[in-house]
Amino acid sequence: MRIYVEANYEAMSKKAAYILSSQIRLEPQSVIGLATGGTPVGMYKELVRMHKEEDLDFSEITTFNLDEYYPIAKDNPQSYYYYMMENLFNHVNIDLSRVHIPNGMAQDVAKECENYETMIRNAGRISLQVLGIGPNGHIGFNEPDAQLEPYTHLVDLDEKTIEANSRYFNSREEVPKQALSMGVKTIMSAKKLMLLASGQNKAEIIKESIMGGITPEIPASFLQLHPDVTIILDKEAASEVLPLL
Ligand SMILES: N[C@@H]1[C@@H](O)[C@H](O)[C@@H](COP(=O)(O)O)O[C@@H]1O
Repeated sequence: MRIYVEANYEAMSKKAAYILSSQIRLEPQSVIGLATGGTPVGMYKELVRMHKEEDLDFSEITTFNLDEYYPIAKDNPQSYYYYMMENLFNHVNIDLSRVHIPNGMAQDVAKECENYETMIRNAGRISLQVLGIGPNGHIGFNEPDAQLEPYTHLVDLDEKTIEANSRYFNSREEVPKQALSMGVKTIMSAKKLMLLASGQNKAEIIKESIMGGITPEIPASFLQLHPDVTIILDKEAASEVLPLL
C-alpha cells in the first residue's frame, strides 16, 4: 500500500489526476473504474484541463462507475450519471458507447446487476479503480454489515450514508433509500486501486481502514488485502495516521 499525503485538496486532486492520466497514456485502452461524491470533483477538473491543454486522449478508454442511486433518472441532477456527464464526460473526447454506469431506472434489478458484472468481465480486468470512502467506511455503496456482497447488487443505504449524502439534495427525504453498487469482489478484482480522501471528517475512518483489523463492519479495510493500492490523502484526512507512519 502506497500512501501519499498532500498539502491540501487541490494537491490531492492533482496527484490523483496525474496517476490516472499516466495510466491512460501508458495504456490508451485502459478500463477505468470511476467514483463519484464530492472528493473526486477536483481530480475530474484537472483531467479536463489535461485533456484541453496537454492532449490527454480519452477516446479509447472504457469506464465503469462504481454505483448509482436507485431509483433515479439519468436527468436528475443528483444522479451519478448526471454527475459524470457534468464533471467529466461532457468535456473530454470519451466514446460514450464505452461508458458504463448502473441504470438507476432498471425494471429488472437482478438482471441489471448481472449484466453489469458480465460487461465488466467482458471488458477484461479493470486497470485502475478510483475510490472515495464514506464516513462509515463504505466503498462504492458497500455499507458496513455482518457480511459483504461480492458482486454488483442492490443496496439498502445506511442511515449514516443517507444523512451524509443529504447535503447534495434539497432535503433528507429526497435521498433515494437504495443504490446499485459494484460488490467488494468486483472492486478487489481491479488490477490497481486508488482511494482518495479529504478533510478532517475522514481522518478517523482512514485510520481504522488502513491500520485496523479487516472487518465487513469497515468495508474499506478489505483494501489491505489488495496487492496494489494507492491512497492519496490531504493533511486533514491523514491527521490520525500520520503520527503512526
Ligand atoms: N457512493 C459514494 C461513494 O462512492 C463515495 O466515495 C462516498 C464519499 O463521498 P464524498 O466524497 O462526497 O465524501 O460516498 C458516496 O455515497
